[in-house]
This record gives sequence, structure tokens and C-alpha cells, in this order.
Amino acid sequence: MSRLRRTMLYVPGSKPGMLADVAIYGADAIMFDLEDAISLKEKDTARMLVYNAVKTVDYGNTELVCRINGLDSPYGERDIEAMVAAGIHVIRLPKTETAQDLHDVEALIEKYEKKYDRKIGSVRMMAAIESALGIINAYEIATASKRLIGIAIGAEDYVTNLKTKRSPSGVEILYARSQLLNAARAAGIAALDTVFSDINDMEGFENEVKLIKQLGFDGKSVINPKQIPVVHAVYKPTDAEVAHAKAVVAAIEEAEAKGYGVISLKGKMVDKPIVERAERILELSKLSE
Ligand SMILES: CC(=O)SCCNC(=O)CCNC(=O)[C@H](O)C(C)(C)COP(=O)(O)OP(=O)(O)OC[C@H]1O[C@@H](n2cnc3c(N)ncnc32)[C@H](O)[C@@H]1OP(=O)(O)O
Ligand SMILES: O=C([O-])CC(=O)C(=O)O
Ligand SMILES: [Mg+2]
Repeated sequence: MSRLRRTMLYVPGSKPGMLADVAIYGADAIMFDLEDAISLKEKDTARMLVYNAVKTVDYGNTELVCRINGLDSPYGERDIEAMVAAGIHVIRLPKTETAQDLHDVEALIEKYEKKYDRKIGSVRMMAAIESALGIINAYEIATASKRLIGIAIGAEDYVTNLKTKRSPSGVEILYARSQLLNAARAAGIAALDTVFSDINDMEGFENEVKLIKQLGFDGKSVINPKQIPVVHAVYKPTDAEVAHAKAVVAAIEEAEAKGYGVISLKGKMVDKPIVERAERILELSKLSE
């Protein structure tokens, strides 16, 4: 874990005010949207606005992601060219169904990295999986390119494809979430959860964040600034968790000094996977300070 990806805030590329102010909300990543939040009439304007924002606004150390249009539209390649030229960190492909979808995007990224004198391989990629076919191909997608930092589920499109709708428990997307998470972990990349669309249902939102944290997700996409502190609070290790993690690390150091691989701490076994989890808690705690 080199950087936190608890929150990725969607910002419609067509909103200059939001593009200028978005850094103040403290999301781990900002995701400029050129796809479904943008009407066909605004596609070219939004691309230009995001290009200018990435070039001129000071977003500090925040990771900058752009959700482009698919290559099956007239906008996809133009989006890639503008974003590579602007210096975006990550290009997110929506509605990814196969590894080939990513190979096609990667070839264009490379073409424009050459054209704009950017280091080959410097623009990273993410894939959003939003269909039944994409979920079936999740591992192939997750291993399609060295540029991939993570895969994400897009549940609004996914449930539409399944011919159902989202429910508070999320039972209809549990299979997809689990499959995607497993594929991301097998590939060694991040797993990002989907948006929660009702910005007034903060209790439902918090319940969903707790669920996806328990499943193992690194974080989720959010659509409104008020969702950010909720995610960060749920993901922040508690004082008790940090104290326990420190005790685990101290116990195993003591065990190793004595030549043991396993030791008991307050009656509970401590061995390698438990130490690994404790180290992750300490890293998460340090990064979220
Ligand atoms: C299924 C999908 O594809 S989802 C992904 C695409 N969707 C999006 O990108 C939508 C992103 N979100 C939004 O556009 C908005 O939050 C909406 C339309 C949902 C709600 O808008 P509002 O009712 O204006 O939100 P709200 O009143 O909470 O806004 C409070 C402040 O936060 C700002 N804000 C709200 N959402 C965002 C955002 N996503 N990014 C940056 N700033 C934002 C507003 O501009 C406002 O700022 P101000 O106080 O300086 O005027
Ligand atoms: O990325 C997301 O979660 C939003 C999205 O496109 C979807 O849910 O279809
Ligand atoms: Mg979608």
C-alpha cells in the first residue's frame, strides 16, 4: 500500500466551479468525469475544461483520475489524447468487458505519450467493470496491463445489466463485489467499490462503507463531498486496533528473538498472517494521520 485510495470523488467535467474548488474536500483521489455525468452536447466542452483544470489548478498531492468515454464512442480517443497531454495520473476506462478493451486503450495512451513527450508507461490505468461479462472476465481484466492500479465495480450499470436494482443490503451485487475483490487481490492491485447514489441517506451510506471495508475493498467512489469524511472515519483504525497491532508486532519480535514462529498474546495465537494484518493496520493508521 503506497498511497491511500479510500475515496475517489467524481466531479462532472462540465462544472468549472467544482473543478476549481474540488481539492478542498480532501478526497484521496479526484475523478474527473467525461462519461455518464456529461450530456452528448457537453462532451467537447467538458474535455476542454478538464484539460485546462489539470494543467492549471493546484491539486496538491491528490491523485488525478479521468473517467473517459469508451472507444466505441466518437469521444474516447480524443479524451485519451487530451488527458495524456494535460498530464493526468490515471485514465479510468468505464464498462470494461475484456482484456482487449484495455489493450486498445493502452495502445492509444502510448501513442499520445510519445506525441507529448511523456515517459512511456507513466500514465496509469483503472478499469471499471459494470456488466455480467466484465465480472466473468475480472481476473483477465485485472492482469491485462502493468499500468493498472486497480479495478472498480460500477454497480448502477451492473444491476441494470442484471435486470434488477440496488437494495440497501446490496445482496444483488455481493457476488460481483466478491469476484472483483478476489480478482484484484490475485492480481495484486487495488479494489474499489461503487457509488452510493442517495446523498441524503447518510445512515445507508455508512452501512455500505462498513460492508465494503469488511469485504476487503481499499475504498470507494463517492459523488458528494459530504460522503468523504464518513469513508475516512470508517477506514481509520481505532486507537484500540492500533494498540493491539503494536502489541502483536512487539510479541512476534520477542518470539523471533527466542527462535519461535508463533506465540500467544492474551491467549490468542499470533503468527505470520496475524502479524501481516497488524502491520497493515499500522501502515493505514500512519497514512491516515
Ligand atoms: C452512475 C454514475 O456514473 S455516478 C458518476 C457520475 N456522477 C457525478 O459525477 C455526480 C457528482 N455529484 C454531483 O454532481 C453533485 O454532488 C450532485 C448533483 C449529486 C448534488 O449536487 P448539489 O445538490 O449541488 O450538492 P450539494 O448541495 O451537497 O453541494 C455542496 C457543495 O459541494 C459542491 N459539490 C457537490 N458535489 C461535488 C462534486 N462531486 N465535486 C466537487 N464539488 C461538489 C457543490 O458545488 C457545493 O459547493 P458550494 O457550497 O461551493 O456551492
Ligand atoms: O463508478 C461508479 O460506481 C458509477 C457508475 O458508473 C455505475 O455505478 O455504473
Ligand atoms: Mg456506470
